[in-house]
Amino acid sequence: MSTYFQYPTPELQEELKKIAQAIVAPGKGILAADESTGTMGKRLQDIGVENTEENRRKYRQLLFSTDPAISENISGVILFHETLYQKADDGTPLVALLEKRGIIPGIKVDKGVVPLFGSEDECTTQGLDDLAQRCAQYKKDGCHFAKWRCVLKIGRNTPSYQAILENANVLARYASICQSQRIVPIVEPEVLPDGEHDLDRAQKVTEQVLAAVYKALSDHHVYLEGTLLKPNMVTAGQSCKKTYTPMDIGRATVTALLRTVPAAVPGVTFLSGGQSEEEASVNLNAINTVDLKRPWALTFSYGRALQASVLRAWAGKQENLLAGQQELLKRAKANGLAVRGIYEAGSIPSLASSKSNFVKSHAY
Ligand SMILES: O=P(O)(O)OC[C@H]1O[C@](O)(COP(=O)(O)O)[C@@H](O)[C@@H]1O
Repeated sequence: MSTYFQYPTPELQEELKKIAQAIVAPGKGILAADESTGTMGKRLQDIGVENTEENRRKYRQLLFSTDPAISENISGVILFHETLYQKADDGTPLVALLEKRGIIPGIKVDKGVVPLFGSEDECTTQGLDDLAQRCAQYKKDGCHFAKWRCVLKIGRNTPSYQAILENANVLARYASICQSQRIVPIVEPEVLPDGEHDLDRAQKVTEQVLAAVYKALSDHHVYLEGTLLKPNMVTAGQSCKKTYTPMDIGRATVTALLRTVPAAVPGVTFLSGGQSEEEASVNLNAINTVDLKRPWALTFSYGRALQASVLRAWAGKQENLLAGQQELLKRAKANGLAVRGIYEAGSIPSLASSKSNFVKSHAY
């Protein structure tokens, strides 16, 4: 096996490292507002709002025009392609609203999940063709990090070796292409929560998936200090009969990471994966208080767990704009405290804080 390769230039290393570190600065995390058009449709349908480009623009405008205090807890926002080129009512590009608040814009660059032929309903994620050109353009247009989501499923025979290897490799190719274009890749191998499996099984599968991902990143010469990981927390399957405490989840999650994620990685930004807003905050707090080593920042990159209350409060009505923004501020604050390990369960109630956000087979 050849070990000949070149590290990125010192300038590129410095640039990537700085971006990654700024995203995981103490008490801060990411708002994942990169729902693709179909996913956004499901969110809007829940509140009786039609899935039009104008309604998606209005909603993202609400999010990004929240009081600048939001930047105390939100360091970055992941955008969907369409949003990057939309403007606020007064003509300001939506991305400029983020920049004005000192929030780093990021972009979803995968083109969605597709089936793996011959597998037991497993999948991979596509979008590598033209990725370098798209990244170059996104960098010019103000994005400094990217996200690519792969999905793995726990079943009797899954995840298969085929799915683990394929998804690890495509994430590594994506990551190396991003870095070549001065963009920090967020590597997202999501093990879905669907199933009856217990916490131990979820932990072992997460460990195997992450081990494969970091082997592939190494094989592709990805500069780890200029990357972030966006994994699932280790939780038992959605239909598991046993119950576990947040501390059980915290311990299983940090143990899985300790066994697989190099300390060179600056931060881990968890996805919320269908947990309620409150569960996502309480579990993140447990992750940051459990008596284990934590060589990386452990923070959030939540979609549903930051937006469920916002959507409900807004309900598509202009007069509810402020109410929606207040909900976002509350959840951002709660998660900011959880990152520091000082969130008290139930101390920041929000409109939909206990509502489950689980969506069956969230592969889309
Ligand atoms: O299927 P899509 O449209 O790519 O959306 C997947 C969503 O999953 C995420 O990766 C994680 O979101 P959750 O926190 O809601 O699990 C988001 O960034 C993204 O919006």
